[in-house]
Amino acid sequence: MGLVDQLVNQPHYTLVNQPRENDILSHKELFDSIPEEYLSHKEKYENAIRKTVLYYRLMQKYQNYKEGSTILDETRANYRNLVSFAVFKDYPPLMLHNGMFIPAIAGQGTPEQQKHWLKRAKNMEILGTYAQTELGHGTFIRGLETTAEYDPSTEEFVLHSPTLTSYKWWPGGLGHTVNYCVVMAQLYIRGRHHGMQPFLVQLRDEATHMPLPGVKLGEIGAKLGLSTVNNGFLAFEHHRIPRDRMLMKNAQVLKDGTFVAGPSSKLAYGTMIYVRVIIVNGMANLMAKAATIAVRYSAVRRQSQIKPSEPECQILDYVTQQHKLLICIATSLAFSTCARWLWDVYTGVMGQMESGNMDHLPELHALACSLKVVSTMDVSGLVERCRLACGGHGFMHSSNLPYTYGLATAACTYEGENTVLLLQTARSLVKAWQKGSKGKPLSPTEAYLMDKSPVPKWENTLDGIIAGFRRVSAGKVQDCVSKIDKLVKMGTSYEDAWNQTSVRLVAASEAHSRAVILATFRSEVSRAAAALSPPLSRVLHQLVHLYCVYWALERLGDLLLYTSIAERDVQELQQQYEDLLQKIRPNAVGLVDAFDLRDEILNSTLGAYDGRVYERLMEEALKSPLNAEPVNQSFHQYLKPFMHGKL
Ligand SMILES: CCCCC/C=C\C/C=C\C/C=C\C=C\C(=O)SCCNC(=O)CCNC(=O)[C@H](O)C(C)(C)COP(=O)(O)OP(=O)(O)OC[C@H]1O[C@@H](n2cnc3c(N)ncnc32)[C@H](O)[C@@H]1OP(=O)(O)O
Ligand SMILES: Cc1cc2nc3c(=O)[nH]c(=O)nc-3n(C[C@H](O)[C@H](O)[C@H](O)COP(=O)(O)OP(=O)(O)OC[C@H]3O[C@@H](n4cnc5c(N)ncnc54)[C@H](O)[C@@H]3O)c2cc1C
Repeated sequence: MGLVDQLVNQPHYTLVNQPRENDILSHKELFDSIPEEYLSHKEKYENAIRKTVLYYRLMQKYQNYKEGSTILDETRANYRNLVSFAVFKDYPPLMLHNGMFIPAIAGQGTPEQQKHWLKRAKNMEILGTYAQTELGHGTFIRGLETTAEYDPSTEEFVLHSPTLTSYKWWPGGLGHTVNYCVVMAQLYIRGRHHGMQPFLVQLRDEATHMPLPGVKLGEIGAKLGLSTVNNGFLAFEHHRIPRDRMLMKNAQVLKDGTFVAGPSSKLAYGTMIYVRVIIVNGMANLMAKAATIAVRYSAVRRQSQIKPSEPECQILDYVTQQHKLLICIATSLAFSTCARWLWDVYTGVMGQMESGNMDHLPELHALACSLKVVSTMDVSGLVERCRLACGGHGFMHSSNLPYTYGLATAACTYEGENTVLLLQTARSLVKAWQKGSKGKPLSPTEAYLMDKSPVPKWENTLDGIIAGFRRVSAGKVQDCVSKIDKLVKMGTSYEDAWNQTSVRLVAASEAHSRAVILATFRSEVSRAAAALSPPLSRVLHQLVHLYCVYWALERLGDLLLYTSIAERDVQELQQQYEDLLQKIRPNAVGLVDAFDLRDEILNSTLGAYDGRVYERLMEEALKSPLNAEPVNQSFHQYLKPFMHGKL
């Protein structure tokens, strides 16, 4: 199936754009009569719960959960991600229920535990979240303080939060919504530490929703975005749970307290890999949404003249506007392409691990880290660029660009803070370099590091640019290894040498990620294009070309350092880029229309399909409660006395 065909026909579209009679989005009760911006913090949450219940009831009615279809497949279809944008401008309070609670049970539970708990969770009989981060620790998982002490006399675990910093802090839905959660805690048996393990813990009474004895719960307060996710805190006071609540797919604790280690202690971190993989596709959706809004608005908005003798032009005719926005279209396609590729890598490695083969887990971890970072970093920046490209109207909540920015930028932090994850990938690259230098084979995505051939003459082609990015990455990795080796030879500890080289390591890791993304985007489009019509194939290749040239120009410094690119090559690249902007401009609106995001999903005064921007902006303005009366009471209460010198 061709790439754009995939875009238009992927499963979520069949759900979202299904015939009217069972079209979730045709249920207008899902939408707000009063824009949620005018609700209080508490009302926003309560309204979100109202819509959540409606939304899930419709999802259960319309979506065909094939018995045995895993949540991974359903989530991959992405419809929840897109349709939820229609109902919630921010994520719903149950984002973590589907996004991590269910995947954690699926990935960490025994078959019996999955059979019991997945059924209840997918039927929404219980609602859960994933509680790992604490007030004092998010990145450094080994430093988490919540303990789970096994008591063989009662065959129970005693969960305890020994300090304020050990309070679980951030989990979505934890404040007032969920009644269960997967808690990551340090396991102790007879005083011996057995690492971080996952525990399925009931937090609230299923009938009264009251917190159970020994469980302290609340929400963490107002945030930059995700205002309806109900992120909360959780503390345990020597809270006891049965032995069978430890999710024991990987490691087990027997009745007598014997600890049976799993094949790798890192398997407990598996849910994070899964979510990082999912996030890449989520970013592609956010980028498609913002690009659709900004490109359509740029086709409607007329401002100033290119020639004094002509009428005001569409702002999309300004080449600077094309420079701002056309890369956004290409970026969405690049990340949706890479997301599918990464998902196939993920499912392949998971399959191998089921049969005990762990060999490819480190490469998957490195890929998941680097693609999660680059997709969230790029999309956050480009969504903000879309907002700025819409001028004042982009600053309105009704444009839905500020909310979209909030959703994107949050992902730079959650599921592994971006710097930290790039350092994880750097760790893998340095190890690969050291391995390759001893003549050992490297993983497919890192094999290029050992290309010791002389730097070839630069070519302003896709092959040339992709090869150039690989040279940059390999050169940066080599420089890092040399610097670390030099510092160690001078008596610096490896850890200090690593830290002193970490700025370069992060850059090397990003360069590697870009090399992987360019190569994957290019090869996946070439493969898909064969099944597409020539015009469609041509425009997709133009987008791949634009994407590669854009990033070559963005990373000129690195290319000048590590390749043979010369001044005249750069001049030619710049011209290629401007020619591509001109070629793609006529298809810009058609390309964002091909994302096929309905008005309800865009939720935007600027991006609606009919282009009635000004009428929609005015309609939304009049919904402000302040416009209900010509004179607000504060005039009589404060302004009038003040202006008459009486206050
Ligand atoms: C727009 C998006 C829409 C889609 C959204 C979809 C769903 C929504 C769901 C979630 C989003 C909302 C909420 C967010 C939830 C969360 O944030 S959950 C909490 C997430 N927290 C983290 O990610 C913590 C980050 N920190 C870490 O992962 C580790 O602490 C770190 C890897 C940074 C360091 O760990 P440390 O123990 O210090 O390990 P080392 O650096 O020493 O490495 C040890 C070895 O282990 C390997 N390894 C590390 N992590 C993993 C892993 N996850 N899987 C496999 N292997 C791993 C590492 O490579 C080392 O191996 P070697 O020793 O080199 O061989
Ligand atoms: C919107 C949102 C939703 C979230 N939802 C959940 C959830 O549902 N469940 C959950 O468990 N968690 C959740 N989190 C928490 C999230 O996982 C953590 O915020 C994240 O892992 C970062 O940890 P931290 O906040 O402690 O930041 P820190 O780790 O304290 O990072 C602060 C700074 O220190 C730097 N730093 C830290 N360690 C290193 C290092 N080794 N090397 C170099 N620099 C370093 C970082 O780069 C960063 O600049 C959520 C967070 C957000 C923002």
